[in-house]
Amino acid sequence: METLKAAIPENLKRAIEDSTVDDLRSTCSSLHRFFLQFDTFHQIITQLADPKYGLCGKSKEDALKSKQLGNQCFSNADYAKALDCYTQRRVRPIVFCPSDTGLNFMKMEIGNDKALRKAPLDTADVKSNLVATLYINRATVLHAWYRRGKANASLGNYRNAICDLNVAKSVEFSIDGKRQIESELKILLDQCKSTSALVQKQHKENSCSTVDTVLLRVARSAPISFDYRVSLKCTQLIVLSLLPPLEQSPEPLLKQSLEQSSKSSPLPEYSLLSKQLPSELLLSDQPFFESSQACFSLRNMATPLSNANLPHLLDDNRLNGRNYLQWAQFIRRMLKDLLQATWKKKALNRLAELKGQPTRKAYQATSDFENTGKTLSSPAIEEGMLAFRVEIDQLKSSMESISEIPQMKLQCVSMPNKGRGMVSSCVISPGSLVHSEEPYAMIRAGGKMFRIYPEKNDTFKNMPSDLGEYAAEVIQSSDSEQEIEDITEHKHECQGVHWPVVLPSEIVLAGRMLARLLLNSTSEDIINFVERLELSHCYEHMSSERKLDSHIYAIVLLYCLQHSFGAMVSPDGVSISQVVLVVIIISQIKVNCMTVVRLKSIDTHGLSGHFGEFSFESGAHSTSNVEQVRVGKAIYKAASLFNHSCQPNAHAYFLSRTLYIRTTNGVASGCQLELSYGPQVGLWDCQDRLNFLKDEYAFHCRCIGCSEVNVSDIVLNAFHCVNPNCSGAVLESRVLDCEQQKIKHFPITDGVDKNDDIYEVCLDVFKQNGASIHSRPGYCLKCGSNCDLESSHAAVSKALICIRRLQDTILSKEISSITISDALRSLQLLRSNLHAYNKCIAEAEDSIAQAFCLVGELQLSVDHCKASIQILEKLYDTDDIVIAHELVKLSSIQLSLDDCTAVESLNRINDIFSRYYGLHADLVFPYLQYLRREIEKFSVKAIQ
Ligand SMILES: C[S@@+](CC[C@H](N)C(=O)[O-])C[C@H]1O[C@@H](n2cnc3c(N)ncnc32)[C@H](O)[C@@H]1O
Repeated sequence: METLKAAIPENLKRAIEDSTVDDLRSTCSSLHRFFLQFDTFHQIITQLADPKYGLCGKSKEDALKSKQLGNQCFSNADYAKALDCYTQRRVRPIVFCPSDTGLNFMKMEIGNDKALRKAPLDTADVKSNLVATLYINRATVLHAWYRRGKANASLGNYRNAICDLNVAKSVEFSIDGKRQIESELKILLDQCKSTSALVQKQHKENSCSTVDTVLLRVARSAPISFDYRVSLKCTQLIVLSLLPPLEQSPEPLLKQSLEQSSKSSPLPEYSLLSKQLPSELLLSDQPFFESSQACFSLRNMATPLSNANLPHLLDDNRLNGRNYLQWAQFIRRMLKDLLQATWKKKALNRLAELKGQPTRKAYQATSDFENTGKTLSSPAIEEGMLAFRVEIDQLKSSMESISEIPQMKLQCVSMPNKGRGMVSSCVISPGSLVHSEEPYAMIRAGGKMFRIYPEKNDTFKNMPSDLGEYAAEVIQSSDSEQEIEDITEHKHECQGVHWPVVLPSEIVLAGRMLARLLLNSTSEDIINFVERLELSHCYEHMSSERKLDSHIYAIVLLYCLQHSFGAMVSPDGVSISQVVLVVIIISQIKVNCMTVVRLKSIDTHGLSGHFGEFSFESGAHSTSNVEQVRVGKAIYKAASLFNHSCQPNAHAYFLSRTLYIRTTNGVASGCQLELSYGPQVGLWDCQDRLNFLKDEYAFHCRCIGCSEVNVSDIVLNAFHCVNPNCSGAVLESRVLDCEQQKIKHFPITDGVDKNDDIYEVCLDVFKQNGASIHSRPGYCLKCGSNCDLESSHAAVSKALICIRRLQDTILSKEISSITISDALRSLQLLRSNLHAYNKCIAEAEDSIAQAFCLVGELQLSVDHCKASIQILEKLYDTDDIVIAHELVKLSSIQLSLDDCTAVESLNRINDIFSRYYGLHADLVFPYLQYLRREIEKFSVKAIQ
């Protein structure tokens, strides 16, 4: 595109850069005319629109070179480098920032061009299998570690296995791959902790062992997907289910299968069992074993129990009914066989679909379980079941919560200075779901280079169909099956030539929106389409550069679409009105596009990966617990009506692609409902927020946080008064100017409570009757003393270097007592130069807490963690999600210390999470369940 841009005559460029909406017809027309007679433009369109060409930079020679280099690294055992050479691109996860809904434009970080990225997917190549070979090579590298991990696990060398899987995880960067390894790790860590206890208990005959408890728990969770009730008289095994019926009931098939099985096997065990039902089995709070029929339920079964596996299931001498353990073993074995059958996968997939969950997740649950069953020794199977139960629990909670429908009626009204906005039409309590919506159009982060269809690819042709499908699915590193649904809308992107690699995401999104229009309608033209979208735009406020870009891309996009859709775009060729409207669509996307993010919580099981020094003997404690991963960008039509506030009262989050909006505070009837588009009071000071919103969304924020004085904006970057006992804030000119503007427009009233924090940090301002801040930069806002900001700056910079060094050692796992002592001295320096609520102090406290945690000084870690939270509570609302995340860290360390105040922390965490995520809290943040379990255990211990 740079070539196109560079060729545009200067005067036309300037006209475009200075244009308003009214000028668009003339500017678009001039640029269109220019491009039409410019050969390079036509070449670019052909390359973009024709899969034969490769604007994505595809080159067989380059791909082969990278592949050879990869092979070389592989033979030198430099697996990480080899992987890098084979791979296509890298999208780096974004470290958690408090507002998890950045509406900002996402810049996808693309790694160096490597073999897969360069490999062409033309017909000739499919034959020579370059792409497939590269994927296989890449897989081999990953598998070197992965396999070693599995082998170690099966030998019971859990520690080594955990290390191996962590290495595999660190070299794998597809989100799905990592997730799979993480779930393996999770199972392993659980196993490691409980295997010995399990094995011991398992051997105690005639008693209810842990294995049995596990089994019963599986059984109790079963009604979500399986309702198996076993009883004894019947010689039949019937599978039913609680799920909605399939088109065809499986029962006749089953009956038939059972009858056949009965002929070959009279099922003697069943008759025997019927007489000897152990009474312990009735202890379960649900009628686990019931009356007179052997009845295993699973209606979603696509394949009935086969003749082959039924006798196998029942050919079991243990079915003498004498004791509970034997019964449990029988059921376990049966469950294992049932669960490992093909229909299990299908059933789970179906179950997940029913709940709007990505199928892949269900698949993952199943395959994790299967892998566990296959690779690990027998106690692990029980653990696998436990893991399976956790998955099922999650699916259950997703089923409950997905069915949650927004109850509140919202109205769209016009706001002064903000255009339209959403207001409540009744009183709304905190944590209420007020809106949910599917995207109108979406682009995924990283996009997909291409799809590989097993039936068309030699490499997969010889595999069983399931395996081929699975392999194809894995190598596509698809995040969600829902992408497949969209694929028709993406056809114009020319399969192999993947637009997201070449074009900015908002342009690809605009293309998808238009493709959707063109696919769905024959009569509607782009003009009606834009009107119907009813999205606001920001053309007038866009930078000159963006105006020029939007012109170029609008024309390019329309010609590419014409290539795919022909006359559907316009029978007489691309028109000027269309170009104008596409420019408008691009500027609409700029203000209305949301970044879809997924919160990835780091639970205890992932700790070793994140804080290498984690040791399970010392308990599970973490000092960091969540990462925010950008999944893609999308347009949500109705949600586009929510305005931004830096002190929002609503929170947006995503489950898969579905957007949910929940109130975080109580909202009075008629009040505005506002989200944060990213910036938030407490996260940045006012000036930084205003700049960000101007740059990214082209508007001047007029929210309450940016219009009225608040303590956070004053202290966040403030210095300490020279008077050590004074709590006043000393501001630099940048912050002071901004705060003075606020006071000018919104004078602080006389009635400020003397206990207010604001009174404490800037008393002088109130003395001056609230007219304006008369103070100058470097003067205390409370007592008026002058502070030498230059020397304070120097001291702070020095201290921060030291804190950064500590952070580096935390990352490199080389923490020494010297680095910690240096950091503690620097903390003192920060405290004497910066205002007590300055955010740098909170961050330093947090790093020190993390360091102490990692070296096992847990009490000191708790102290510093608390100090950090105290400051953050001043900067954010005390019920802000940021505080909850900090409390998660604190509580896990408290737990390790057997400190009963962990319960208090957990209660606060629960409260905040339910405000932000309601019924979805456990789903978004599974670590909560772990914390609760730990606290339960801890309470039991305390009672004993
Ligand atoms: C996603 S739209 C929100 C709905 C929009 N008000 C409308 O009328 O369609 C974003 C646009 O709303 C306006 N807006 C949202 N929040 C604002 C705020 N805090 N201050 C000023 N304008 C705001 C800006 O014009 C921004 O570009």
